[in-house]
Amino acid sequence: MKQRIAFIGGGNMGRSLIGGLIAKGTDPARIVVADPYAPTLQSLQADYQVQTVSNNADAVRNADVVLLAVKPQTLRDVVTSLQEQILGTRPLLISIAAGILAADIQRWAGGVQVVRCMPNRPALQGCGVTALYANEQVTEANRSISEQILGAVGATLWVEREADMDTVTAISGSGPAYFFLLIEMLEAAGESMGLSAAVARKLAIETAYGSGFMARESSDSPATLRQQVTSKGGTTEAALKHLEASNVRAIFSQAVAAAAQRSAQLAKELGSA
Ligand SMILES: NC(=O)C1=CN([C@@H]2O[C@H](COP(=O)(O)OP(=O)(O)OC[C@H]3O[C@@H](n4cnc5c(N)ncnc54)[C@H](OP(=O)(O)O)[C@@H]3O)[C@@H](O)[C@H]2O)C=CC1
Ligand SMILES: O=C(O)[C@@H]1CCC=N1
Repeated sequence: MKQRIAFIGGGNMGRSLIGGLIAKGTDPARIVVADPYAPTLQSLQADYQVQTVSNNADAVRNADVVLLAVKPQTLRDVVTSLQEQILGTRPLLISIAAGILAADIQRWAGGVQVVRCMPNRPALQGCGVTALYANEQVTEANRSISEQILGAVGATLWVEREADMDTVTAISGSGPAYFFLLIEMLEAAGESMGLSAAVARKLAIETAYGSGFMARESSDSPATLRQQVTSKGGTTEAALKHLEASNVRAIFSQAVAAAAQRSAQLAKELGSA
């Protein structure tokens, strides 16, 4: 990748993308990070040898791509304050902020091209997934650059309707937290039944890893894979009967809908939607 990328915000997700890009061979000299918190910058510099600056405009100055990795609540102020700089060099803007519409970011920036996307934290290990959205003003070249950057840290796909980004955010953006919760709950259950915390955690994590890996590699559907674990009259059936009777599918579906609604609400609260 030959583009120079400026990250605005070096928090959880900025770090995940930077770490993933460096691990996949991006030259650290091509990455500059701006963040107001000096210890964040120091640790990014120590871990990944990227350039760091405390001033956003300094990061944008020589960048081909500006990757906006601040909270949705901060995005408007950040982009507006960079407008002059952005209009000077017209970099491609890539936003990972939940909820905020591409058109709002484009307007705050003074009209440059904006690709909106939703990556997730496993990007740090190179096994993220990112959905991208671009309106018709974004050139093929800029679509391709965005896909290359996010594609370096996991799978990518494009969505045609921006409204789908709310659902994407609820499924894969927030999704790692659901799986971590499941790991936590399995660990707690094992511990409450007498396993040591270390053993319970190892069993839960390796099971999550193996199941995800198997679901990814197998040509069978997740439902078929589940059925293959579930012996008639056996242990898994006992557990699944309990979960189904507790309405776990409806609960999960409502939880994901709540995340999608929050994404749409962020657009209304913080933008023009
Ligand atoms: N966390 C996740 O799994 C995912 C997050 N996202 C999106 O990524 C974005 C960032 O989220 P996340 O990394 O979790 O949040 P964090 O709070 O961890 O990171 C945001 C970073 O931006 C810094 N910051 C605050 N104000 C400014 C500013 N004016 N200029 C530059 N940097 C600033 C923050 O510093 P300080 O802490 O000192 O305020 C912080 O280091 C959000 O928009 C979120 O919706 C998308 C996909 C997944
Ligand atoms: O919770 C959030 O709002 C962000 C977006 C997706 C994951 N984390």
